[in-house]
Amino acid sequence: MALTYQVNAVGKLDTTSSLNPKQNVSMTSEKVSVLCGEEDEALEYDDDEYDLEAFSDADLSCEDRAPGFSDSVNGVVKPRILLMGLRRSGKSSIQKVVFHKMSPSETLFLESTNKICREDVSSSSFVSFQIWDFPGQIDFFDPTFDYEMIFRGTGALIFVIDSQDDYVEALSRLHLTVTRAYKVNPDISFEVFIHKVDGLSDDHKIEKQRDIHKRTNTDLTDAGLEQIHLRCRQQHPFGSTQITEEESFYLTSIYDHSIFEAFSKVVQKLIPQLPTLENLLNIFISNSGIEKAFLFDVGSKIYIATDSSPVDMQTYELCCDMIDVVIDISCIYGMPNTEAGLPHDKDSMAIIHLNNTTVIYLKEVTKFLAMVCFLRKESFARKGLIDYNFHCFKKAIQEVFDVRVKVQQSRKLLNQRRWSKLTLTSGVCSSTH
Ligand SMILES: Nc1nc2c(ncn2[C@@H]2O[C@H](COP(=O)(O)OP(=O)(O)OP(=O)(O)O)[C@@H](O)[C@H]2O)c(=O)[nH]1
Repeated sequence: MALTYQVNAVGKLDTTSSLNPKQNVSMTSEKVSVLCGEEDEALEYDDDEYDLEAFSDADLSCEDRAPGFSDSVNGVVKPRILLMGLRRSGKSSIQKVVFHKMSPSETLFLESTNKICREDVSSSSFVSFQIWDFPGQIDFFDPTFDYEMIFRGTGALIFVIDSQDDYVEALSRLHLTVTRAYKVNPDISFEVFIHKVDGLSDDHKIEKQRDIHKRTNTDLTDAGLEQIHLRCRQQHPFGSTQITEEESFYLTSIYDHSIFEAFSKVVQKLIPQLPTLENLLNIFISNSGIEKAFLFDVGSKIYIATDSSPVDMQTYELCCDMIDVVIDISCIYGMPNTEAGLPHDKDSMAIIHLNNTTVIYLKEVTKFLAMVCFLRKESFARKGLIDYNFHCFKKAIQEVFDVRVKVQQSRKLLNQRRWSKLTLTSGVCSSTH
C-alpha cells in the first residue's frame, strides 16, 4: 500500500473550540490474514468469522507457544489479544470503534456475535497483533471450545464488564476466565475494561472501579491465586488521573478517548522494545526542550510509547484531536487520486499553537508512526535543533526496526530448517516402512 498523501498542515488552534472525537475519518485499511493449514500459506480476507469448531489442529500447531512480537508461523509476529465478557458488554463495539473507525452511535446496530471473530491488526511494525472477539455466551465446558489452545497463544486477555448493568455474573465469569487462562498460560496479561462509563458520574465511576478491583482480587486470593494480583489505576491527589505502568482495570467508553488510551496501555505491554523506545524519547525530549512526547500509531490513535514523565488524559486527548485534524485536512486537501489508506506520509507534519503558549508539534516517524510533542513557545524558537534531534531519533528508531527484522528473519530461517528436517525425517521413516 503506497502512501502518497502529503500533509503539511500548519495552523493555530484555539483550545476553546474543542473537536468532536466521535467524528473520525475512515482511513485505515486493516486486513485479516487467516493462517490455513500449511505453514506459509496466508490467505487474506476482509473481516471474516470462524466457528468454534473451526479451531482445528491447524490453528493449534500455528501458535502453540507463548507469543512475543517475534513469534509466528509465517515469520510475521502476531501476539493475540482476546476480547471476552458477557453478552452485550460492548466487545465488538470496542473493536469496531478503535480499529475500524466506526462511529460510536453506529454500534447501536451491531448484531450479537455468535462466532469467534479473528482479525489481524498490522498497521505498523510495532503495532501488529491479532484480536479475537469472543461471543458473550462462550462455554468453557463445551468440548468444541479448545480453550487450552486459545489461551496458550495469547498475549493479553481483555475482559469487558458493562458498568451500567449488574456485574455480579460478570465478576464470576471473569474469575472463571482468569483462573482457566492462568493455568494454561501464566504469562497472559489480564486487563479488565469497566466499560460504558459514559453514563456514570465521576464518583460513581471510581466507586465501581474500587468495588470491582476489590472483589476480583478477593476472589482470586480465596482461590489461592494471589499471585495474579490485578492492579488499579492511581488517582492523582489533585483530581487528574495519572496512568500508571502496571494497571489492569480501566474505565472505558467508546464515546470518548478512554477506550483508545486503555487499548494503548494493553498494546504497550506487548511491545518488547518499549523500554528502548521510552529511553530514546527521554533522550530526545531532554535535549530538545520538549515537555512531553508520544509515539503514535496514526491509524488507530494508539500511542505505542511515551517518555517516562506521567501521562494525563487531557494531553492524550489533545494528541488524538491533533491527529484527527491532520488526517481530516489531508483527506480533504491531500493529493487526489491516491490509493485508499492513511493520508499520512514521510513529509507529514503539523504545528498547532495553543492560546496558552503551548505548541504541539507532530512529525512523521515511519509511514504509520508519528511523534506528537508538547513544548513551550520559547523552546519552539529552537526548531532547527528540535528537527536535528528528531532526525537522530528517527535514525535510532530505524535501527530498532532493523534489529527486529533481522531477529524475525533468523527465526523464520530456523523454523524453515526445523520444518525441512522434520519432513526429511518423516520421509525417511515412511520409506523404510
Ligand atoms: N453507552 C455505551 N454503550 C455502549 C458502549 N460500548 C458499546 N455500547 C453498546 O452496547 C451494545 C452492545 O454492544 P456489542 O459491541 O454488540 O456487545 P458485545 O459484547 O459484542 O455483544 P455480544 O456480541 O452479544 O457478545 C450496543 O448497543 C453498543 O452501542 C459504551 O462505551 N457506552
